[in-house]
Amino acid sequence: MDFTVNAKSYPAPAKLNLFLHVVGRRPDGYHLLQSVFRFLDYGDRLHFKLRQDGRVTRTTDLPGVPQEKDLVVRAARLLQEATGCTLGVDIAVEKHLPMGGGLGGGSSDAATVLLALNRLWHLALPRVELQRLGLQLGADVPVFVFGESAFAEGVGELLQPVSLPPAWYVVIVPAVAVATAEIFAAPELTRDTTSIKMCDLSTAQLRNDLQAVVCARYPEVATCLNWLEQFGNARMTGSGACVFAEFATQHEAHQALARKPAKWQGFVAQGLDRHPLRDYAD
Ligand SMILES: C[C@@](CO)(OP(=O)(O)O)[C@H](O)COP(=O)(O)OP(=O)(O)OC[C@H]1O[C@@H](n2ccc(N)nc2=O)[C@H](O)[C@@H]1O
Ligand SMILES: Nc1ncnc2c1ncn2[C@@H]1O[C@H](COP(=O)(O)OP(=O)(O)O)[C@@H](O)[C@H]1O
Repeated sequence: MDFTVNAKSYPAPAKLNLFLHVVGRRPDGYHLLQSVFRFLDYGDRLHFKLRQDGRVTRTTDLPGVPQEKDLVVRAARLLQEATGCTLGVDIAVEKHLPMGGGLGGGSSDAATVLLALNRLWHLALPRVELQRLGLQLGADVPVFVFGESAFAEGVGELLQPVSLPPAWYVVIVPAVAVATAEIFAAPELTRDTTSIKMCDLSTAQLRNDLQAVVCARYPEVATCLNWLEQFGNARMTGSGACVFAEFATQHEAHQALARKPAKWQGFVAQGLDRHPLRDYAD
């Protein structure tokens, strides 16, 4: 996949939640989480054409997502409101990431808009300000703006960088889309996992607390996980539906993917340490 950055076209990488614990709930109903986020060298690609008339448009179709609701359009408008910027933009989204896959595609698209337009519109907003704006668009947006592998707390806005060993991942994309809100609203979801400290990451028992709920409601996800488990520890990312397993080498990952049943979609990707647009804000 082309992951270069150039003047008009910018990558929006996928994320994995290497684990995801639900440790509580805020008074407004949002869940308090602990997670480690890692970016992948696989994702969407966004193309920008600046406009002088202040209009923000999406020039590509995204089935089920009207332009006004698209996170790329909302991110650009939010940036205009926050800065008074009078420039506009046409945004074309080359979509590769599945929607409702737990790979954070919509959030990553939004973060790429914030980071790219911060430069293209010459706004020079500091990173923390872009993270704050991002949180208004979705709980997953701040980590993409943060731009490094991170231990996340709160609803995903309290971020500390983590150092992770090199790794390749096989990601299987079950043929179902899981709505994040449905899984967080499930009565059977456990919401009381004991909080861990960042220094305990290497010894703690890690899992995805949303996984059991999703597997019970979407058996296809459980089937994919069972198949991946033959290669070691397999886990779901975010609220699903995608599942992944980690490999020490690219070769091993490709060998595993080659054995995938033909009816399933899947890909191999390398874990990144930094977001490709990490340097677009200070
Ligand atoms: C679960 C995670 C893990 O990274 O990823 P995804 O599976 O979406 O990729 C995220 O926390 C998802 O973040 P994001 O996808 O931005 O969620 P949002 O749009 O903010 O929230 C969708 C809905 O899920 C519920 N929600 C979301 C996040 C959270 N910490 N607690 C919640 O209860 C809320 O009902 C909210 O209205
Ligand atoms: N640019 C976008 N790309 C994907 N989804 C978007 C976008 N804008 C808004 N959405 C909405 O966000 C929802 C979550 O999509 P996405 O972030 O890709 O998955 P997930 O949160 O499971 O990782 C979609 O179902 C869609 O309704």
